[in-house]
Amino acid sequence: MLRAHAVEQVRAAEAELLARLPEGALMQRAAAGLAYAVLDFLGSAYGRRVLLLVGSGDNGGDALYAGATLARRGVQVEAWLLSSSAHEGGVAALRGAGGRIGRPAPGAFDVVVDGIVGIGGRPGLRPDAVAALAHVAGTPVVAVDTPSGVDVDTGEISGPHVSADVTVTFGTHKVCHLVDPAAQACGAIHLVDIGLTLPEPPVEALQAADVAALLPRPSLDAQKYARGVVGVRAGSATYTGAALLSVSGAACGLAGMVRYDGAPEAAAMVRAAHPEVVGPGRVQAWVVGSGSDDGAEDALRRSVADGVPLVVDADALAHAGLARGRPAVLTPHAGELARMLGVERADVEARWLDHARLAARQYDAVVLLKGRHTVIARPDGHARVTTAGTPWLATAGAGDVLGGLIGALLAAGLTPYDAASVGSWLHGAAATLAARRGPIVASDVARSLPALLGALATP
Ligand SMILES: NC(=O)C1=CN([C@@H]2O[C@H](COP(=O)(O)OP(=O)(O)OC[C@H]3O[C@@H](n4cnc5c(N)ncnc54)[C@H](O)[C@@H]3O)[C@@H](O)[C@H]2O)[C@@H](O)CC1
Ligand SMILES: [K+]
Repeated sequence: MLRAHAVEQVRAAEAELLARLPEGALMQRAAAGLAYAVLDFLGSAYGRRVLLLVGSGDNGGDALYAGATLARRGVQVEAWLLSSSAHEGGVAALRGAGGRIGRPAPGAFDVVVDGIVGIGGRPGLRPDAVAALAHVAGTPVVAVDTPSGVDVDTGEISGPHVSADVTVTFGTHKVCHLVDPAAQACGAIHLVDIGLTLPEPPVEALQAADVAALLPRPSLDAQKYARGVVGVRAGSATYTGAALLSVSGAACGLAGMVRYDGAPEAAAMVRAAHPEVVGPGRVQAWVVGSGSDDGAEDALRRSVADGVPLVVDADALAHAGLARGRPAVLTPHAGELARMLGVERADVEARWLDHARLAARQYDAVVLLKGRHTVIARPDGHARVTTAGTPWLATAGAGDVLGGLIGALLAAGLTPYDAASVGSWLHGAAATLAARRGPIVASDVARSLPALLGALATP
């Protein structure tokens, strides 16, 4: 599990460790990891040129000590101090190793190291930092701990900020490394262990091993009903494709049976494409809403009345209040969530985590907010972020497949939170696998699931 902690938690863990270590030891660990990550990025040391952008705090200190290590390896290191004060030990170390301090000499740099601010920074950048970044625009950036300017605990971006190619972070991930839009400004993330002992994190991201551990597998004496029956109430006479795509996600093999309950036109197409799918009856989970059109409210009412866990998607989200307090996963994209909360879409896209949490609390259900880094929030505020995926997944009908897949996981007995986060991970990973062959459409994602599941879990 990849864990992302809040600044306050990191500070407490650092204080506990600092009290047990010789002075400066923690910063040396951080700086050593940073230096080697920069060397790795550069590929070689001699003759390379690195510019450190240094703020007033320990983030700048990390950059300066790493710069000293790089200078000893033959890198030409220059430090541009952006504040009237800078970490004194770091400045002395860089000078001692032959680094240069001052405004950069003319000529191109191979890498800029962003040591402007880290977890102690307020969001946004001061004009001198903005000017310094403009001066080196186009040069690859390695950010120290966090890209300066982003909101570390929320992932929000409200002003100028650094956009990094690599972010080297210490001890644990921070929320901004996972949650967009800040996560997009991080580039690749490199975690350096500095020995912190940390409590439960507020945000986490499932990894392949976590997904494999949570996947439902048939027992040796399995029978189809015991494995779970998932029902799909999606599609309509007008939107038959939504029925097919939702069913294709549900029919991933993770539940023992799939039922379809919908318009005769759609049902005929579902039967033709998926002969194993049967008609309405008892289920352990319902998937409701995609392409349901004006039948969405009735479909959701009937599903709620069955008392089983629900996936509430697309057209049914306008009636999501009916599922309040039920075991349910609501699966809006940003526009749908904005309508559910009565806010602007831009607000949701600026603060993904806050809005997913707010909706989860308001609807007393798990909310899966679809995006580049999908956020899954529980009513108690705990959240997971899906980092598996590919931009090719931005394609019509992909959400229908996701809804069906989460329904199958619910029917197989996963909690709504696990079903949503495992389903979202599988969806992203299946799309990534399918996209190896080229651009994809939604049905390619469903078709890729068996190969992915086979690699993750052999029954
Ligand atoms: N505390 C520790 O034990 C460790 C800290 N480490 C490093 O220390 C960093 C945290 O250091 P600090 O607590 O000194 O804080 P930072 O260095 O992140 O920034 C705080 C300083 O920046 C100024 N500042 C705040 N917002 C600003 C803005 N928007 N623009 C310009 N200046 C701004 C503040 O006045 C303050 O002086 C971490 O991110 C990490 O890089 C690592 O060395 C590991 C160990
Ligand atoms: K930084």
